[in-house]
Amino acid sequence: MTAAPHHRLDGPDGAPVVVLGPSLGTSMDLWLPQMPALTRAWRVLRYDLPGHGGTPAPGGPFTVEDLAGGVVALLDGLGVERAAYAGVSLGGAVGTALALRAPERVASLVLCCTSPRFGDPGPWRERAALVRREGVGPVVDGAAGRWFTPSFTGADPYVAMLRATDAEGYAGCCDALAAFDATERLAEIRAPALVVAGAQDGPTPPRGHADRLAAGIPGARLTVVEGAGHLANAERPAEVTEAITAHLDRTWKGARR
Ligand SMILES: O=C(O)CC1=CCC(=O)O1
Repeated sequence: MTAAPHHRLDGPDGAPVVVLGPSLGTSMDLWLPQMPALTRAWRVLRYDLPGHGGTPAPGGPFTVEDLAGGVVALLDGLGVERAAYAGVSLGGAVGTALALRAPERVASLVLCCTSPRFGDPGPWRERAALVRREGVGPVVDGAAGRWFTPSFTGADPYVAMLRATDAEGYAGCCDALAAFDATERLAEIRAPALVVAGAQDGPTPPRGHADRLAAGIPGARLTVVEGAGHLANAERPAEVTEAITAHLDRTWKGARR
């Protein structure tokens, strides 16, 4: 699947482009907390995963590498030669795959609450089967607990994104996560990389996930955000926005407006 996904461009015409990838069960609006800061200096290109937000449900199985191909198709269609890429969780895995597949297109990389391998494939396959059988209802229950720390009170808009997600799109993304394993290829990544982890992230805890990315990608920096669960950019927007903009300032045309 290399068709370009549903997308949206914001920010100044002609500014360096930053692509933002969302997580399983969320739309491009996952990134709303970062938009005011990012659109001051960058042209921000957000996209939706298959069956999420405005991207149609998939016509068949697909891999994380296929999703990276969709981002390449998007860049080609918009005439964007090179861009920075930031992604959360599955969106981060797409960034990893993109940096491996098309290194010349990736000027800078931010990998948030993600992993080179999302654990054993079995539970992802089971989750895909459950959602194909019963719809997204069973995974909506408990989503706030998977995504945020117990004290976070702003989960509702994010859970609403999951409730609106197409079951086959969600299941296909689970299958893609099951098959994804970039562990042995991290040393090939050439883009300057920042790895951002939520200290209380349950699905991808810093230990065993972010630390592996940071250790495996040459020159990568690691920032662990306290008081943040899996969707750290939503739960701790100020800290994550600052980490991302500082990295982009260093690596992708500098000047913050
Ligand atoms: O299980 C979840 O909802 C958390 C998650 C794992 C990969 C991803 O994109 O989100």
